Amino acid sequence: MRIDIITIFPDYFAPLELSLIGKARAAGILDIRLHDLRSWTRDRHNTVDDTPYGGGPGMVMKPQPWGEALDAVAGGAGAPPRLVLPTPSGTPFTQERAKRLSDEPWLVFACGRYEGIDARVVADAERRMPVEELSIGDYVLAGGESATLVIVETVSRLLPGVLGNAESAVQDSFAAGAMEHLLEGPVYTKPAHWRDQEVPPVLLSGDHGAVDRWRRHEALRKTARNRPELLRELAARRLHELERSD
Ligand SMILES: Nc1nc2cc(Br)ccc2s1
Repeated sequence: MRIDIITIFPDYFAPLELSLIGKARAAGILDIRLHDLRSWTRDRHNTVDDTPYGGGPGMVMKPQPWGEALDAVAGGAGAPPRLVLPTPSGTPFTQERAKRLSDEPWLVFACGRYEGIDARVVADAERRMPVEELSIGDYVLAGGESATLVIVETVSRLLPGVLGNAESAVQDSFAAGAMEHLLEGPVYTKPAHWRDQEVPPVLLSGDHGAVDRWRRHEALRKTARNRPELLRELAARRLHELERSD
């Protein structure tokens, strides 16, 4: 997979040189390229923003640098990339959406700042490539860079060869089919006794059936406590399946 990131803070993405993603880049599984938006500015101050039409607080990112940056990065011959624009007003980014994005050969991320990017940039981009505006949560960051890091990490770890066997993505809470979207329960490792706390004996029993039942129970408890709406969704799915099988 090729990933291009357009930003006014390329250094923000130094973490993508580390750990699993750094190794995947070195192995050629991931081709991540960073682009400084200011490379496409035309004034001596490298201006990327201006005051909003219609008034109001803050600044808006100018269309000209973005238009030329997307022309240069995404405008080549051949199949266009999918443009991903992190924004608080986007559609929710979920594990299912991450799985779909991991099937794409080429993603371009546009990292907005200030009050956002002039809307004509997306409208212009949609004429030549698919565009996805994604939200990673109902809170407002200072820019799209953190959100891009989250999305790139979530998508990259799903690519074949990025995770070792030990960290298989299959058992993630939100991976389709694994424990039906329940939250992960508690995990333990050596030593069995630590600061007057014991590892739950069932985990040392060697009884895999009992361990599976215990883990499911703990996952249900955690989900009921932290995300009760997921249990309601699970119950509704089960009811739908039962009604279909009648
Ligand atoms: N949750 C999010 N907040 C922001 C803020 C800006 Br500015 C750009 C993108 C995003 S995504």
